[in-house]
Amino acid sequence: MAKQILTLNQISVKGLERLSREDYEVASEFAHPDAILLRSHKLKSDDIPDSVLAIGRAGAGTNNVPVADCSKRGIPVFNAPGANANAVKELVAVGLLLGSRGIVEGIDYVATLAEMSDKAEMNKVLEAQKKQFKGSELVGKTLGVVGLGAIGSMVAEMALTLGMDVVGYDPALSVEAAWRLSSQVQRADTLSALFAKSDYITLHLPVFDSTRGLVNAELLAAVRDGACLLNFARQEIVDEEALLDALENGKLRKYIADFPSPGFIGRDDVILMPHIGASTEEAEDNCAIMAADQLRDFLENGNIRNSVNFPNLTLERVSGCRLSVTNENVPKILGSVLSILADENINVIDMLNKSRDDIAYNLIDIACHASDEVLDKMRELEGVINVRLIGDCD
Ligand SMILES: NC(=O)c1ccc[n+]([C@@H]2O[C@H](COP(=O)([O-])OP(=O)(O)OC[C@H]3O[C@@H](n4cnc5c(N)ncnc54)[C@H](O)[C@@H]3O)[C@@H](O)[C@H]2O)c1
Ligand SMILES: O=C(O)[C@H](O)COP(=O)(O)O
Repeated sequence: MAKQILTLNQISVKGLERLSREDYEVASEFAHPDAILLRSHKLKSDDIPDSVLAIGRAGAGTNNVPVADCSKRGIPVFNAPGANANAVKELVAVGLLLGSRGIVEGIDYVATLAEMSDKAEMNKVLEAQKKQFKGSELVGKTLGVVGLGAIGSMVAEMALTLGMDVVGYDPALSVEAAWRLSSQVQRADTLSALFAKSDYITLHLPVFDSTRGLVNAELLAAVRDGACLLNFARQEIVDEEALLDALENGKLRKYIADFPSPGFIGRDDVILMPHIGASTEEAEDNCAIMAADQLRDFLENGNIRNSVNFPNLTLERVSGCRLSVTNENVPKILGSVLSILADENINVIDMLNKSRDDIAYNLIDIACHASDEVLDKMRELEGVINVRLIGDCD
């Protein structure tokens, strides 16, 4: 029977094409879908039917998905790390230029001359007024990058090529990300040191409980006078009241962000975009392809790549018969699962077990079919969250 994928946002056709029509039905309404594919749709736990085996986020941030509840329910949540990083990097380059030159103000001013019909007169007025829109160059200025993952590392590289000095802060930098980083990026030991050193500060970290409101009054007090803050990460990372104060008292010269919110629209010192960081054809395709491929590999093989709550685990198929078992990360459960198989004379050909936080996940390739009764015995074990028979064993 075809598997059903519920889409809660418009997903690029290139991604959906990875889910073959013979094996998958894709639609925006299903009562009992096998998986959910979404972008920024705010998903509530109660809206995830019990039939859902996995959730694919065609993008980077998963703060719109109730990840902790999904973990409890044994549902892996996948994202598409790096797939939209270049799109965001390019928009940050625009943001830096908008922050350094009178581009928006100049364009707005020119629009006020729409009624003028005399070209010579227009030139005269423009030449007289252009001094209002003078900016400064980025070369030689310091950019502080907060979060040096997929996007932050690309932004750092881009800023170096523009002739900026780059200072970075990332207390959880992965080894892989560190390898990607140019040795010219200076390391800030604290966030306030980065804020104090930078003419421009750009945020590229996820929103977690620990990062919500991270840019607060204390940090903004440390900012270099006249600095410009760019936020292409998430609105929740910045304390809005403290930000308004910093703009009002002139500590911050400009706030450029991808997340409009009431109270900021219409201010001369704020430039807002409608969350378009990842809105390029290329990024939408890349994200959808990555998310769809990962969902498919999970549904068809139980493999896990780029999950934000499950361990990454891929096992080459050596038999048609595969079991996936998700359990609480406590001792003895795997032993009990294997005992059930042994009692039934079911030989294990290959297996892999990994854990992450409170979750343990196992793929077990077996030599012959395991009946519903055998699977139910496993499901009844204390600490087992779910058991799935994957593939045709007969
Ligand atoms: N505007 C958009 O359309 C758009 C597009 C893509 C991503 N984003 C946002 O950008 C975020 C980053 O995306 P990414 O692809 O670079 O993710 P990533 O996971 O590759 O990188 C995030 C980095 O932030 C670091 N980090 C975590 N906590 C930190 C802290 N307290 N201080 C400093 N660094 C910290 C991590 O160690 C990691 O290196 C996403 O989570 C998402 O919210 C926005
Ligand atoms: O986290 C992300 O990937 C971005 O915020 C993009 O969101 P979107 O897919 O809704 O454009």
